Amino acid sequence: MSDRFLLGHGTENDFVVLPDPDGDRWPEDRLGAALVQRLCERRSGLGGDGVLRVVRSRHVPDAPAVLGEHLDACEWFMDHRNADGSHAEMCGNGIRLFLHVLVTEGLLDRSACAEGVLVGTRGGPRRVGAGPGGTYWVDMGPARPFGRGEATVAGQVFGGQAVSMGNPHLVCLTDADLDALDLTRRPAFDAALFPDGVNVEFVRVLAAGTEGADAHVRLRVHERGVGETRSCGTGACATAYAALAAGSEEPQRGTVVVDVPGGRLTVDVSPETTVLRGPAVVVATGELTREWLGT
Ligand SMILES: N[C@@H](CCC[C@H](N)C(=O)O)C(=O)O
Repeated sequence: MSDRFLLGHGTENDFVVLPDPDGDRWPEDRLGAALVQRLCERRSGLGGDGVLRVVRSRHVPDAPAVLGEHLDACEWFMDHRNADGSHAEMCGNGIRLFLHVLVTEGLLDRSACAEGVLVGTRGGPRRVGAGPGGTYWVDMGPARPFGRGEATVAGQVFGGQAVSMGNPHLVCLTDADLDALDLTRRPAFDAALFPDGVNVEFVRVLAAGTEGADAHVRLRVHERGVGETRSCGTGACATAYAALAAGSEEPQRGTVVVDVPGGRLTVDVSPETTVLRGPAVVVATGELTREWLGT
């Protein structure tokens, strides 16, 4: 049996995708942190910000605990790993690519995508569907603020809003020149507020948004378990919430256009939920060699 892979991305947040519908190709004891790191290595591996294992929920040992009563409704599970091998609760770019792969691999009928399908994640179930022109949407649930924090980059301190999208974010709105930030190293942050680490967003608000026009922001992100990436879907959602919250005492509601280095995402925010929209692309498919795997 072959060890097939796909390479794909959502706004240049790129992933190695491993089809494993029946959970027998890449069980946890085979796809350990060391192999994930090797796969994501850009020179000696395939290269990626993370790995997505495409597996049925019933083959994932964690699934009953994280999906609870929704287990039976989620046929598929996005088993996400960061490039360092750690698990993340949620990945907004990855889950759009995940649905795209289910369709292109013939594991899901395209007609099921119009109204969306529930996909299991370690952050719980998420509804994902297909939109126009190669785009996908995902209902991420409500943004949950949990305090204020600080990030420090090369001695420069940025105040930010802590927001959970299932995974933790610190959104720092700033007038500083985003291009001048050195994100080659992890920003320092308050470990008491973020005991499991944090994804840090640096955001410039380009337009605050009015009754008739969407808000517009620009974002750079340093991701937990990866480093700087070209895009972060959950980060875009946390950013959209924080950008709207900064301008108002009212419950947050509105659409925010989020420009990331790898493209453009759109986020609809309401008190009830957050909907992320953006592209997903499969770049290549292939097969891992025995020589590289060492098996
Ligand atoms: N790039 C992802 C987020 C991936 C997980 C993140 N690094 C974490 O550890 O929480 C996205 O598009 O949301």
